[in-house]
Amino acid sequence: MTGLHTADQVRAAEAAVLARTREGALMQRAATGLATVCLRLAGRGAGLRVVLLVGAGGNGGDALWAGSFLARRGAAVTALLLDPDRAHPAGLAGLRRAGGRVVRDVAAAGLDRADLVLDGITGISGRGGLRPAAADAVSRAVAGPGLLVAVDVPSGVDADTGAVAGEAFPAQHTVTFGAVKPGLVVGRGRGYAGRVHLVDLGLDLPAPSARQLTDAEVADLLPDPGSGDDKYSQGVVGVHAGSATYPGAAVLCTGAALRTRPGLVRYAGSAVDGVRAAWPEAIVTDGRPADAGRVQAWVVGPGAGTDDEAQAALAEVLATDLPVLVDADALTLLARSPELVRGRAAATVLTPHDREFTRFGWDLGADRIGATRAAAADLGVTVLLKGDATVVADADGTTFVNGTGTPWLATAGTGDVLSGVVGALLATGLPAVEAAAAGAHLHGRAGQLAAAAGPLIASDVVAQLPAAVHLLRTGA
Ligand SMILES: NC(=O)C1=CN([C@@H]2O[C@H](COP(=O)(O)OP(=O)(O)OC[C@H]3O[C@@H](n4cnc5c(N)ncnc54)[C@H](O)[C@@H]3O)[C@@H](O)[C@H]2O)[C@@H](O)CC1
Ligand SMILES: [K+]
Repeated sequence: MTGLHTADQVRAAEAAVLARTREGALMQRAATGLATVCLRLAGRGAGLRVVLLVGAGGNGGDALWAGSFLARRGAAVTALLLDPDRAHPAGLAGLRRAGGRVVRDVAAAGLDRADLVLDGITGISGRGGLRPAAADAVSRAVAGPGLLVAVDVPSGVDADTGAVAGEAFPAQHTVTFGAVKPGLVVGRGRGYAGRVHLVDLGLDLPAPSARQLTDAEVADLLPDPGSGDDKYSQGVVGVHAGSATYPGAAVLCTGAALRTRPGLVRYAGSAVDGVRAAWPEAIVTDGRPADAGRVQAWVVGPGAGTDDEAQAALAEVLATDLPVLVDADALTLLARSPELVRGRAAATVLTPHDREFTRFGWDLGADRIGATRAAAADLGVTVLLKGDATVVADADGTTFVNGTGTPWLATAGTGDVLSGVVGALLATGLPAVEAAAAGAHLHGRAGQLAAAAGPLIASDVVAQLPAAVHLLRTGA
């Protein structure tokens, strides 16, 4: 598990270490880790042309100390001071002692011929977008040939939310200290962080504010059937989706549930012919959900329409004591009558995209974790907010940020697949927040496998689910 810790959590944990270590020791530990990653990425120190973008705070201090370390390994290091009067004094003196050059004029920094650019403009205390001088230096760094490495957090990115208010440093790598911050993996910040490298500072951290699952953890949530299992004991999922005219959503959702947990899937709805033709393994009825037979969880909504019959089917499954996943058209219906889920004893999982989310009247600003948590608490449900980095939050605040996936998943029908995957996991009896987070992780891995073969369509993601489960188990 990767724990995601907020700036305040990291600051508090650092304060405890600062109080018991000699001055500067913690920063030097961070900077040594940073320089070590830089040497590994660059493949050499000798002759390496390094430019440091140095802001007014501790983040600039890290960059300056890392610069000294690289200079002692033979690199030609130039520090561009963006706020010369407030540059970290000890870091600056250290760089000068190591033979580094210090400039104030961006034109003299050599960004047009740098091998490596370290962004030490702002770290966890940065607020808002980059100021004009910093933005100018960053655009020259981007135009130049150097590898772009952010120190702790890409400057201009909010460490807690991933919000990007203006210009920001588009890093290829981010070397972060003590803990991974949420803003590196969620929202727009994820796109600015590049590959994230964690330098352990030995901090005594509190429980993380949010978490990212690993392949192995998701594999543990998907146990193989045992010799005592039969088709009913692995979790039977019910699907109410699609229509006679539009069977696609029903076919994708049912197929995804079968490919995730091939015990038994029961389909109830008007797309019976399409489902039967695509998945002879499913047990189908063209009646109401109550006619489907016993299930352990329901998926309701994809392609199911918003007419009176769809409304009645939604009310029917929500009146059961079973876990229910509400998606797509059923979200549109639920947004009009949210009282249907308030106070449900069994788990309810909502899987909105941004537009469906705002239909409930919930604000969706740049803080996607905060918005998802607030929504979950409002209705007492589990909310999975789809996106580049899908966020899953429970009513009690437990939060996961998904780390898998590919932009190729932004194509028609992949949401129907996700519903089927999560529904299948709900039917196995997993707690809703884990089923949703694990389902998003597995769906993302299947998408990555499908994308490896070229542009993907949703059916390819269904087809790759067994291989994705295998990959989670074996790492291969
Ligand atoms: N205190 C320590 O011993 C340690 C500090 N560390 C580093 O220190 C960083 C935190 O340092 P600080 O709290 O001093 O603050 P930062 O270095 O994050 O930056 C805040 C400074 O930048 C300015 N600033 C804020 N927003 C700006 C913007 N949009 N454009 C331009 N300038 C802006 C502010 O005036 C403030 O002085 C961490 O991210 C980490 O890199 C690490 O070395 C770990 C140890
Ligand atoms: K930075």
